[in-house]
Amino acid sequence: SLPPPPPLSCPNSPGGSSAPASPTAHYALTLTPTHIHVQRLSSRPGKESRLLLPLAELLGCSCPRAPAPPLLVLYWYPPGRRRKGVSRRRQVRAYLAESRAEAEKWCAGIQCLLREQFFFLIGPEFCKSMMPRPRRLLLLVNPFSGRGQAMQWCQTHILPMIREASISYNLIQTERQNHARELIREISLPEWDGIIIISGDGLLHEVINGLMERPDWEQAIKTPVGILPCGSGNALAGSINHYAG
Ligand SMILES: Nc1ncnc2c1ncn2[C@@H]1O[C@H](COP(=O)(O)OP(=O)(O)OP(=O)(O)O)[C@@H](O)[C@H]1O
Repeated sequence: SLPPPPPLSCPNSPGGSSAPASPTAHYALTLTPTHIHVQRLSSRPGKESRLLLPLAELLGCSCPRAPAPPLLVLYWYPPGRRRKGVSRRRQVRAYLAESRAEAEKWCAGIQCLLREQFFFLIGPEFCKSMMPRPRRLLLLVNPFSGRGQAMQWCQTHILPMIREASISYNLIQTERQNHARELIREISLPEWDGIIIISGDGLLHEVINGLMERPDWEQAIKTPVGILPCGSGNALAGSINHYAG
């Protein structure tokens, strides 16, 4: 874990639906490769409480810029139960650090963990140059897919999550049939960590064809491709989801 940090306090929980924490409580955070341990400190023995946050449920974290107080804000999506399958609901919790530098250090440590860069946990000093570059996604949106709501869902659901995950992105709206196919044939793929299709099966089909038509298709087809279903049928996305459990 990190060298013992000064305790953080948890003044409030902006947004989301997490239970508000006591404004005066102090917390100690410990990072491990799989979890964040949050321990509420108390001068009275037996009154300490622990929260174990699996990294698999953590979307990201941020430090709001000045003049906001030096907060470490965590965004996570614990699974909840519903009649069929699992649903996740956004939770937000903010911890007040002693200084902005302290909050930024925590934020950097958690972001390294989320990208499986464990070296951060070994050294005592944090250096910004050690931070891995943010992940980059190419988002392809067909504004006419399904009932024509793909862009609206993007703005209300998808982009806020991508920003909270500190992922940088380029969003392209397809303008015609075969636009995505031609684009994918030409782009420099090493610039992207993945391609996300926000549309129906048709656009995914175009992207796969575009990848296979490249001279470097053997490498190109290994590019991670995801689909956020916004089409009318979404049969392929439904099948993937079904088989992924
Ligand atoms: N701006 C656009 N105008 C017209 N057609 C487009 C545009 N952008 C993409 N397309 C084409 O629309 C076709 C259908 O889109 P897509 O499959 O994504 O949606 P859908 O038909 O609503 O969904 P599903 O295939 O799941 O039923 C694609 O093959 C794509 O070539």
